[in-house]
Amino acid sequence: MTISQPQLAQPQPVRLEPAEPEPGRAASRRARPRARWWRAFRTPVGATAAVILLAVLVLAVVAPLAWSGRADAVDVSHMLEGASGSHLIGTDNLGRDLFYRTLVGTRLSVALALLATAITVGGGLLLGSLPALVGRRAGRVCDAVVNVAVAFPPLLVALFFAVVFGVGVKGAVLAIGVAGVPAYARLVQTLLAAVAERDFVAAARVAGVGRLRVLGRHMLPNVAGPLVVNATIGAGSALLSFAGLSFLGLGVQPPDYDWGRLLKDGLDRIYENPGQALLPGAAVLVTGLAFNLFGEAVATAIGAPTTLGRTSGRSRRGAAGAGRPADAGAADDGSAPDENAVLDVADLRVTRPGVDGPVELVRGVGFTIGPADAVGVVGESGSGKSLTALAVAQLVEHPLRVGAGRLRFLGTDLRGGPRAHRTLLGTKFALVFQDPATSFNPTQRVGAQLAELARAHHGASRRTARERAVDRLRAVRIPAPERRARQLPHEFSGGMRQRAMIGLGLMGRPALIVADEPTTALDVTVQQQVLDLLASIRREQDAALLLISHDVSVIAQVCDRVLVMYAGRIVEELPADELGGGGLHPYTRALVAAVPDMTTPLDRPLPAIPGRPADPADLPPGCAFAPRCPLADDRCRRDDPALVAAGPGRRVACWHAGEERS
Ligand SMILES: Nc1ncnc2c1ncn2[C@@H]1O[C@H](COP(=O)(O)OP(=O)(O)OP(=O)(O)O)[C@@H](O)[C@H]1O
Repeated sequence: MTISQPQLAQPQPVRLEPAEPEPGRAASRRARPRARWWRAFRTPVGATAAVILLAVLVLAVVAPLAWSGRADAVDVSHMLEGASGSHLIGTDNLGRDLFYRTLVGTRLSVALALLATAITVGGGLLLGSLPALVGRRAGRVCDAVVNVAVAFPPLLVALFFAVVFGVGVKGAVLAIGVAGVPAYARLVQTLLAAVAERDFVAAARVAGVGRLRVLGRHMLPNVAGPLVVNATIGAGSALLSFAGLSFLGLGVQPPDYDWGRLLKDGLDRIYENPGQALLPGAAVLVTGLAFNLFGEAVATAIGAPTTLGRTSGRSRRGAAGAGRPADAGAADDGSAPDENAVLDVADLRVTRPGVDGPVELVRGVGFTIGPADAVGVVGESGSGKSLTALAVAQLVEHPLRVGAGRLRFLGTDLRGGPRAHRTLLGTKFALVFQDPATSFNPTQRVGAQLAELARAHHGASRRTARERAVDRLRAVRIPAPERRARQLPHEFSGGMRQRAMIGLGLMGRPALIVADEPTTALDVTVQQQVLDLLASIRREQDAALLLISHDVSVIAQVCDRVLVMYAGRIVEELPADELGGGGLHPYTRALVAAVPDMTTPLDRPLPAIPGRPADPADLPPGCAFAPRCPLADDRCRRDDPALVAAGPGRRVACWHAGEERS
């Protein structure tokens, strides 16, 4: 079936509406976290934990002030007495009241546990964050160190360090604090690795935000929930460990005392006076348990397990750490560089390691984009569209490797390291991702995220950056931009978030906007708004556009030129207005034929491309499309056709270009 351009199913233009979420809904979203806290601490477990912890903290503050006189008063006339009306759990060998000593011991017990937890959290954060800050190789060393350290049981490590640091309070705090570091560092690493795959982190990197800032502003706030929960639970464990060390005589030394020390003394006389051991023992147990339950309640309240959310399709490739620069290893295709091009790519290759050697996922892609050009990339899922864009944006990650014969952006060779091109990419290159829900940092206000770019690249003052952010939100037609700038991303609708993401790209003055399936996650009316917006930005700002989509009609509507990709290669390049004619390559025609239009009979299935897309690890000899191609013959199955010129603005890689099926 041959389809003319107007027949392609084009979404109908609609007015660009504010698309504000209903006020009630937004308000209820805002109220939700508070309601969650309330619900979590209204449960019997949450309420009990909160009450016990509060009581313990009050006791830790008040008891030494109120009762240390009675706790430390020596009374030789009442030594080693059992429980009585004047001494509730008896006295010790100097006649001191053990009940008051247990109350006063609360402060040291809790304070030391919290101090040790602080050391664990600080050390764990430092060690766990290192891989995100240092290069890949050094990051691996950090990973290995943590992996080895985490294999040792913490209590054993604590005992070891208690001896190393010396017997006493200082040694015990350091021992317990340090012993917890590996496990906490492992948690930090795992959580950061998950969040590093989110689009907003990749977006911050493309924007040129430094590693430390990405870590501090975009990654850590998004894993803070589980980390806080773990630290709270860790405080309970530290309390128990402390009691253990003091009990063994390695912790608090006389004349100081904590619950562990009192337990040790009490145990010597457990048969004569059980209360002397039971009260400090119960204090340790109940407080440790309260810390743990409190942690659980906090987890429920902040929804910690779900804070990482889902990752977008793009995230499969991983975007942790800085992107991998392209090697200059690939061969230049011999064509002369285009000095005026915004983007000039030749022989771009992306490979992944495979059992039988590297597997090529992008195979020698080459194209140029001139100023204000709009180029579309179409192809089935897995054809290499996104990897091509990510390779250009320097966002392809280990273990994938990028090679390019030429990779020039605005005349600058991008091969050799993203750091050198940070500012160029941050100001002249905008990347719009598929899923607006993952494109923004959920913990920061939208305006602040936009303003960050102006501060990072233009050294703008806080105020100027904020004004520019509001101005850019206005430019992408977000209503009430001043108010919206102060909101969090979840308070935006999907379409608004996508427009705000485009606004983020406009904080600089982009020469190229790369939009990877920018409308796939949106409903059809909002889709049209976003496409209109991209088109108008292109017109008004003279920005070039590289639009990736599997939707041929979207590409035909917005772009001037189309690159058709199959199995990691460009198989055809043609003007967008000739796409309706079906193109010269059988694959292009099959893609176009699969697009429904108003005349498509509803009672018959849509024409589909037979077979499955080629597996990059198992490409057939000859043309990769041959097994699915109605025109394929022996030559196609033997020799892979090169991409050659086929008229003005056209290239095609097919032995039977333009032939009809006989
Ligand atoms: N990180 C990765 N590791 C290994 N293989 C990958 C990785 N990312 C992509 N691939 C593979 O590379 C090929 C091209 O993927 P790419 O995502 O570029 O395709 P696409 O055309 O953009 O598909 P889609 O429209 O589904 O996003 C696919 O076979 C894919 O499975």
